[in-house]
Amino acid sequence: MDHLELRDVHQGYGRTAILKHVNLHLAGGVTGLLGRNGAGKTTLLKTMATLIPPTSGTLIYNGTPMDDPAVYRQRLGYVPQHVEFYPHWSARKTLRFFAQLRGQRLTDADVRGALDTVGLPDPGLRVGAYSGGMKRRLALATALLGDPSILVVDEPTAGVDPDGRTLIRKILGNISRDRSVVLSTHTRYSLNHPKTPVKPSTAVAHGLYKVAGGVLRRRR
Ligand SMILES: Nc1ncnc2c1ncn2[C@@H]1O[C@H](COP(=O)(O)OP(=O)(O)OP(=O)(O)O)[C@@H](O)[C@H]1O
Repeated sequence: MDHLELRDVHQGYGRTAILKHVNLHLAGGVTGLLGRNGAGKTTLLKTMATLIPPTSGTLIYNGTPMDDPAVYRQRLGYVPQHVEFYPHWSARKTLRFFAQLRGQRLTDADVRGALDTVGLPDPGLRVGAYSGGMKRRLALATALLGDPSILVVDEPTAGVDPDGRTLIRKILGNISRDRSVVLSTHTRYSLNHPKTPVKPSTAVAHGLYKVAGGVLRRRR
């Protein structure tokens, strides 16, 4: 199992500090970031996805500080907050397109397998005919191409109805058995342990909460 550690990471935009003293260790299972709008969830996830280098602090991958993120990126899957697909393309064509970007070729069986994982049975269906929840699941399927060991998912259940949230939660639980999944959400009901009490913990960012292994920890 690959490990990602954030050690005393600070992050910001220009002179505005957003995250301070972030310490986080991903080593399997689901980790949730729970926080109000603007708390810094997306900023933290983008940092973990190496889209924005930290202002200071270190990302450590499998015990080694990450000077060059190329190797880590090969093992990373990322679902951004907003994902768009070509509406006239089928799910099959969409997945093949994303696979090609990774240098992969997908057989029909690969496509079916990728869609089965996220509960989308029909490879021929036009993505324009998908609901919002189905699109979130297709985005997950694209991020899972290449079998990443670390999956970063920004608001997987935003705009998804309660049944859809339960389904996505279940899918994320299943795929976290042999990888680390880190996700952001506004509501603890999107997490696997909705009734777990929030416990005060070490400061990471104002108003941001973390749930790891079922224990919610409040961030100052
Ligand atoms: N590119 C940017 N340039 C400047 N400030 C930014 C940028 N992106 C985000 N911010 C600011 O950083 C702060 C954290 O934003 P971020 O998107 O990480 O929060 P969030 O917790 O994901 O919010 P939401 O729940 O609304 O998605 C906000 O104050 C936001 O205005």
